[in-house]
Amino acid sequence: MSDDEEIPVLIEHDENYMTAKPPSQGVPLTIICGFLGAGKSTLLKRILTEQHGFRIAVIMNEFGDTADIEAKTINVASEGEESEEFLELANGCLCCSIKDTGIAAIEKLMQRKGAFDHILLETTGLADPGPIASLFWHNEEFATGLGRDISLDGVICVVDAMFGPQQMEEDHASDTVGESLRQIAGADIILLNKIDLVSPESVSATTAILRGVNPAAPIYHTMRAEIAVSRLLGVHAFTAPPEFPPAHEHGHDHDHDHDHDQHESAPEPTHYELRGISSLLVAVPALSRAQLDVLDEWIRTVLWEQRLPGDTEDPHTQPLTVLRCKGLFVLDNGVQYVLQGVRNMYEIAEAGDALGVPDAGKVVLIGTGLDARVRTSLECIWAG
Ligand SMILES: Nc1nc2c(ncn2[C@@H]2O[C@H](COP(=O)(O)OP(=O)(O)OP(=O)(O)O)[C@@H](O)[C@H]2O)c(=O)[nH]1
Repeated sequence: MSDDEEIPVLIEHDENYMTAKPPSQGVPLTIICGFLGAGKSTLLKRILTEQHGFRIAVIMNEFGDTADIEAKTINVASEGEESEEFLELANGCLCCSIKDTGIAAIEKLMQRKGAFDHILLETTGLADPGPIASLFWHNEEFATGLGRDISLDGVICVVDAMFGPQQMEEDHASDTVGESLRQIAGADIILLNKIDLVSPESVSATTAILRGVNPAAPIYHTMRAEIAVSRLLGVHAFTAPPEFPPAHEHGHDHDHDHDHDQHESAPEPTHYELRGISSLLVAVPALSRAQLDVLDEWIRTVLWEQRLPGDTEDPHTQPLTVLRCKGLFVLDNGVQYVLQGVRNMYEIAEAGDALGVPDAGKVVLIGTGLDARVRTSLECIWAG
């Protein structure tokens, strides 16, 4: 698959831009986070038992009741006195139990490279996926040893359709940004699960809140985490251009149970005001190379210094913090760049020419303090 085994080198292009990297190297890793009791284990069980043809290594905090699902076909291969244990399942999945963040377990797993095509990492219910995502995200400056063997494919967040709204409400009410909102903010794919327990109106209302927090992630409505594995894995969320999907999607391939789609409006550039966390989606016109340079510097200042360029001190709004950003920029010569950012790490990489040319670029920032001043400051880059 990979052209060669060398550690990928990001080639500097002009001052700040990197040329397109080789397609993802290493084993792709997907992080699963989610609200307590939302259905993470249910999703994993499904993946561990279905015949999907993928050899997936699943790393979970504990096997718990998941281990008995295919007991007849499991070989326990205990790996030393550490917390790791491996189970090999009939459908090709490899299951690994961990008790901590599992870096050691993942390193051990990597020694079995070739035994699997994809790694799924389940986080505990209260974990913020951001730091874990940063750890695995390919980035020249931050790549750890593991970062060279593993490429981050995406972050899935499972939200409880029944209790999720309440959890988010409680998060809004607290002074700091709570974990449930951080999980939504950091997600590339959201499963709104347990929709059988609530009314269609409630599903729509919760979808709207999720969309407000994270306009860039597809939201699938699921029952018992029923969704095609291909929708979750191999999404290349950290290298592919973001799509800014419409507001309502289904987990089922055949959505014959036609919910009433509430496509209120396609995501116009909008600012969603939530107390805890907000997102800012801005349309970006075709840019000159010089404007892209300025935009790069703008993003760097916001992500690294938590302030707008030109601001010496933060005015009395909420602190400016960006947890996740994505964007697609089109230059006036047609060349496209993809922006990806997790917390203070970001990269603007030239997109391969496989893309169709979109009408215009877009950028979405997810975090706190993203008020109208932020939009204005951003739009000044191409206004003048
Ligand atoms: N009615 C209904 N129940 C569900 C659905 N999905 C999962 N459940 C049930 O909800 C409970 C919690 O699901 P889990 O998959 O264990 O949730 P989890 O996110 O792994 O939970 P924690 O690891 O404790 O955070 C279980 O009893 C599941 O059987 C669903 O779509 N509808």
